[in-house]
Amino acid sequence: MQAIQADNLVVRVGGRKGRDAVNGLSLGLGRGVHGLLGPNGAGKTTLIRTLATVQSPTSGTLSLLGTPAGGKLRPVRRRLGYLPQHFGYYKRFKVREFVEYLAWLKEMPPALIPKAVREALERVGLSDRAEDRMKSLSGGMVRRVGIAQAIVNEPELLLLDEPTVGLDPAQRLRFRELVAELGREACVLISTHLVEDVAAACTDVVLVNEGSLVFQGSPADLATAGTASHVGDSPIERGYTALISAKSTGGAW
Ligand SMILES: Nc1ncnc2c1ncn2[C@@H]1O[C@H](COP(=O)(O)OP(=O)(O)OP(=O)(O)O)[C@@H](O)[C@H]1O
Repeated sequence: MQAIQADNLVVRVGGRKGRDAVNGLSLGLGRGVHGLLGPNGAGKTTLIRTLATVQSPTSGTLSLLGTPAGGKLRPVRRRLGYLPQHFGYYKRFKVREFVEYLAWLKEMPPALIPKAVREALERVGLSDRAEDRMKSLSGGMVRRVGIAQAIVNEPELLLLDEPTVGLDPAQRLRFRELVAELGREACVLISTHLVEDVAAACTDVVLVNEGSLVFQGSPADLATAGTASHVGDSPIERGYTALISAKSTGGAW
């Protein structure tokens, strides 16, 4: 069973006058660390929100951990971890309280929560800040708390939207190790603009543009798509540029 199976998925956003941010996308993903790449507006956030069951598909079929997106989603949500691009919190929450609260929302058995929260904070290197208030943290630390809440229930499907924004170089390296560990057991999908993160941390690349799948394969395969004439600082960036420019209808930006 694939953790994610989408067939001809369409997701319309912005109401009647909106647009199909995901537009006929077919994708199957299993265990491993999958990097989701694509230019601004490609539909990455909309796709991740849909996979996180926050946004409903408009048409097509989607199955998450074996459950159709139109079916009972509560049991699926218990097995999901999701770090949104932007997440809200009460500034007066302590770090521990915030992660506990999210664990409770995910309907974890109460007796398991304290230990799970301690372990999640340990994994993101924030054990020593557990009793500090959220408002006292730096932007990168808030992001790490966001990662902690996403992994607190040991999800089988972990969806991370721009998780490395604001992380310093040492923390980015630690993050890569962490997702490699998580990807041995779970399906991890990471949206990012940092091609180097994908090259270093992902077993598989999913490239979307204009709401549909452009490429799926290994970072090495993506690298072979580029040539010296394509823009980029590394083979994988040149591969990315080659595949995006082949489809792009946008301007120079
Ligand atoms: N609520 C909304 N109302 C109208 N249009 C929207 C809405 N949300 C997204 N869109 C549009 O849908 C398209 C896809 O947006 P989305 O945020 O999914 O892209 P993205 O790949 O995550 O972009 P970025 O890399 O800039 O974060 C964009 O054209 C965006 O303007």
